[in-house]
Amino acid sequence: MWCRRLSHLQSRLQDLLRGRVTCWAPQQPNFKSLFPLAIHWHHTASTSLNCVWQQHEDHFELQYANTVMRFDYVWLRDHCRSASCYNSKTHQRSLDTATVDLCIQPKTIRLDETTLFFTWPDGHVTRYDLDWLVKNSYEGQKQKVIQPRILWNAEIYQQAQVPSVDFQSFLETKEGLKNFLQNFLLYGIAFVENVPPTQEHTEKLAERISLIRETIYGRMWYFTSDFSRGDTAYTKLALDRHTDTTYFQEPCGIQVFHCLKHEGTGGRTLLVDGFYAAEQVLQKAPEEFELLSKVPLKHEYIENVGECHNHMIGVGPVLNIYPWNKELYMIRYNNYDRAVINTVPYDVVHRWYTAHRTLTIELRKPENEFWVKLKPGRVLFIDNWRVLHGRESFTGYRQLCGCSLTRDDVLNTARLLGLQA
Ligand SMILES: C[N+](C)(C)CCCC[C@H](N)C(=O)O
Ligand SMILES: O=C(O)CCC(=O)C(=O)O
Ligand SMILES: [Fe+2]
Repeated sequence: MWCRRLSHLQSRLQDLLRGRVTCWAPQQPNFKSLFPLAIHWHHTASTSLNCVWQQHEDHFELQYANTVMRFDYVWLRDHCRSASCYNSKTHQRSLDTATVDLCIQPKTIRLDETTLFFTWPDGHVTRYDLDWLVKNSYEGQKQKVIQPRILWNAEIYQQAQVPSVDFQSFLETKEGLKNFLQNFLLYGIAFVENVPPTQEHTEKLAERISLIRETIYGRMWYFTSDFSRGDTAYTKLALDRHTDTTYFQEPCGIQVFHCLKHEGTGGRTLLVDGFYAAEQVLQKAPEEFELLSKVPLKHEYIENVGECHNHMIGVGPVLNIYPWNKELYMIRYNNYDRAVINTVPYDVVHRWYTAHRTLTIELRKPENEFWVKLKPGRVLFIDNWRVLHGRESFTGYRQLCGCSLTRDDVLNTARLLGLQA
């Protein structure tokens, strides 16, 4: 893409390199001291507002609310909230962004009280409230988390005394549902008590907060150690901590477990906050944390048992973080289902194993393990993008039911109740 502004910048750059600097508009703050005369800051009349702005050649710079923000001009034109550009009823853009000149610059910029007015070359006027810009700027978002969480080890979780929600209030009251979701969002696990121990009631519970995600295991699962499927979950063996369905491109968001019956010993459930462990890795070995967030891996499920024939492959790093604020949003950890590593060169492979070991050591620390015996009537919801689960081996007859929930719809319900998610 070639445009006038680029060629203009290029010749300016050549001037600069030749030492012919006349009125080069400062692009970076550290240029200020070099070329003080070229700077023209606009101050607001009222000093109490404390807003300063500057129209640069290729961007708009704003200092407001203790934040230095830079806005691209195409961005400023694209986000215009005028009636012809934006439908405020549907919250959808009407403007065809492809019609905006990529070299667009405002003809004039003016501040009135707390509103900025940009007049574009065709006469169209875009207005922005200063607070809206702070809230929606990259610089503003960078300092924010998408979802507040309380990271825990066994002691932190137990001391928090997170209350379980009663079946009745969960189903019938907004407060019950909201309390439940708030705890679930903060801790990544939550319990509902006094649920009638049937598959139907478990299903009703799940449907209160989300859509059930049908998978290769069905809509509602109902399983015992009968080897009916080609996975160790369907045995009496112990299962080390893991997240489920790592072999899906999008692992299931929430796993619901309800133990309907157990006549025997053992079979306790293990829960570990994967984000707490990852945070320890970040503190102790940031470069290992980064590697775990960058190296893509495959997980795989190959099943040929009876009528069940499946071959699933999911690709992604162990730690998934938002690039702009480095916030962790998903951990994919299942050593049973991890596939052959063939997507990384050998030296990176070795560094990856080292990083994976560091994380595993954290995940396996006894103080990070929260053990609970699932009982009929007590339903457990697990954030499968954050909290790992496992189980102790068991004897006797044990019957579990549950389902997976779509994450988008749990978060949707939470947001509609006014929770930050
Ligand atoms: C819960 N349910 C029994 C239906 C599924 C079990 C899936 C187990 C599998 N190894 C995984 O981690 O995804
Ligand atoms: O049997 C259990 O408690 C859980 C087994 C398991 O990990 C699963 O079904 O995903
Ligand atoms: Fe599992």
